[in-house]
Amino acid sequence: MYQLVQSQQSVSIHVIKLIFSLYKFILIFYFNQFLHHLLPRIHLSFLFGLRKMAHMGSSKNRGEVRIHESLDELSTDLADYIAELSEASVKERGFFAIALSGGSIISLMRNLCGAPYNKTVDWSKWYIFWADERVVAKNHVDSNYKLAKDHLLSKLPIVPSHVHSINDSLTAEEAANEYEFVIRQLVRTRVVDVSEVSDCPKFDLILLGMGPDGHVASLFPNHSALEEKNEWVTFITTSPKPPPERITFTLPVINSAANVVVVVTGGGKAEASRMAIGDVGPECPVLPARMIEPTVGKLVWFLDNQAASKL
Ligand SMILES: O=C1O[C@H](COP(=O)(O)O)[C@@H](O)[C@H](O)[C@H]1O
Repeated sequence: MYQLVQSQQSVSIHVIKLIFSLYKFILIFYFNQFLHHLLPRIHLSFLFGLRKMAHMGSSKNRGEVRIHESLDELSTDLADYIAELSEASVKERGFFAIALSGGSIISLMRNLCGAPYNKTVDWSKWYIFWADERVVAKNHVDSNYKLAKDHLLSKLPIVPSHVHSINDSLTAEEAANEYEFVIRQLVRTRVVDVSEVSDCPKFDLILLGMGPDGHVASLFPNHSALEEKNEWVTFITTSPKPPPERITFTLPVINSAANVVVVVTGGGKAEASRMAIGDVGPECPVLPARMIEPTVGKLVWFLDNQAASKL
């Protein structure tokens, strides 16, 4: 009898042990599943959250960051965005004063030349300026005017007298002074709006590219032109990127715009994009692109995947 009770007890202990180890096994199994599937997802959503924060702009008003899968996607979004700004500005002020840059940005604006924008945009209200220009003849291969004319302006019904390019027969200094004078006349007639917080012009949109060294317009790292506070347009004769002679909008003018768009593409600009937009430490050199902080206007970065790869 005792033996029987003993053996019954040991059987039930064995059953309990078995159930317990089964339970342990199930727990381990699910924990394993958690590690393999759920945890990475939580991790990813955490990263995604961070990335989204970059999309929405974070701490130091680095603006909105739009990251695109391809150049085609970027061009489509860029054309849409410019068309929206043009519509809003024409509705509000009756004009759209837009400053272009040179370089890759022009070919990325190509979609504006086709449907639906060729029909829907009120081109007669567009006034064209340049955020920077190389001091070369208008038909020179380095001319930002020529680039825009060949690939954009010649394909759009823009009124010729609304296109304000620099006088290419002057020295860099004279060209900068004359260009500023032209802008002053147009501010007086409010074709170009005026900033409510500075005495600067308030362009409806300034479009900028960024070089791999973080330069924007013709504002290069460690160049004295970055310090210019009084002039609207300044000149340089020692550009590290050829050609050496250029005119450029100053930082106060860029930061007074109603809208600033910076378009950056390619892996060669990934590090500069990180330093211009990302959260960087005080040891990081301050790039001209990081000095773009519109006082009241809106800043939007248009990046492709490669340029955004280090954000
Ligand atoms: O020299 C210049 O370079 C920048 C950047 O050009 P990208 O071809 O690298 O996009 C351009 O934005 C600026 O207008 C131009 O003069």
